Amino acid sequence: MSVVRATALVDVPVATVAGAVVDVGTLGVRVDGGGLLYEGAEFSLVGRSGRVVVTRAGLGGVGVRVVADRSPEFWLGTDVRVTGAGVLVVHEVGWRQPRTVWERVVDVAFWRRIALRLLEDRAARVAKRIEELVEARVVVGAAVVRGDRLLVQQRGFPAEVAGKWELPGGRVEVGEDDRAAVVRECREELGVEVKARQQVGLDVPLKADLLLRVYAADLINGEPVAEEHQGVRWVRVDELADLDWLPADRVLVPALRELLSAQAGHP
Ligand SMILES: Nc1nc2c([nH]c(=O)n2[C@H]2C[C@H](O)[C@@H](COP(=O)(O)OP(=O)(O)OP(=O)(O)O)O2)c(=O)[nH]1
Repeated sequence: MSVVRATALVDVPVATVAGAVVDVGTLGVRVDGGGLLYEGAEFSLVGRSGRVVVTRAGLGGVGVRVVADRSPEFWLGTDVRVTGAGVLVVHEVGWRQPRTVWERVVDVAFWRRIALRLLEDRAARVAKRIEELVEARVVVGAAVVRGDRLLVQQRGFPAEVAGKWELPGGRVEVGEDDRAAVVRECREELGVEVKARQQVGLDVPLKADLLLRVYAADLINGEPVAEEHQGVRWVRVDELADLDWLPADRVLVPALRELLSAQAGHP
């Protein structure tokens, strides 16, 4: 395996850095149906036959495998690690080592240069996306768990997302604290009182200047009723992956799975 690497140290919350890293716009390879990178996603390449498989995507970074005709198998990865000096971002591009002498010549002349270009492009795009996301407005979501189930709600509008599932929540108002927004939105949308706890997973980019940030929340009082949505449901951990989520929420499935598993057995 040949590998090229670029690193950066940033003084930004790890959830925001990881959010920039899962944005497919920063991948550096052109893919069909661009969207966010989420674990298990598959994209096809633009203009050539091949595909991109997302092997991991979360707070620790992402990993993808690129399999295309007439090219060695590539993988791209970005590791995100919290250190005493800030958040360390390590971009890597690797590819299968050439076997024959001729392949080795092509490797140095061609694939190494492609890999370096991909790496530079990705590092620059991620750095720019981090800057944008630091300034972005926040939509909060509430991950309310009861027993072994997570509360989800179904959108009734607008038409293009009607029927999709999401977490209760909404935009944080100017001057409002994220957790206070979680409490207010649960009151308005579900008629219940909750207490917001720690963030779950990464900040998920929604638009250039908007991101989704989810907090675990304890139900303190009331029984959830869909005041503004089509319906609410309590889902088990094994139902999470198959739910017809809004695209952004799909990125959070592994983190929600972890939250549900950690809470299992706790009342
Ligand atoms: N509440 C919520 N919004 C989500 C989730 N996932 C996701 O992509 N979004 C998007 C949908 C919307 O574009 C935006 C939040 O819209 P919203 O309609 O809930 O927010 P809001 O109550 O504050 O209403 P508004 O400011 O848009 O009028 O975030 C999620 O899990 N929960």
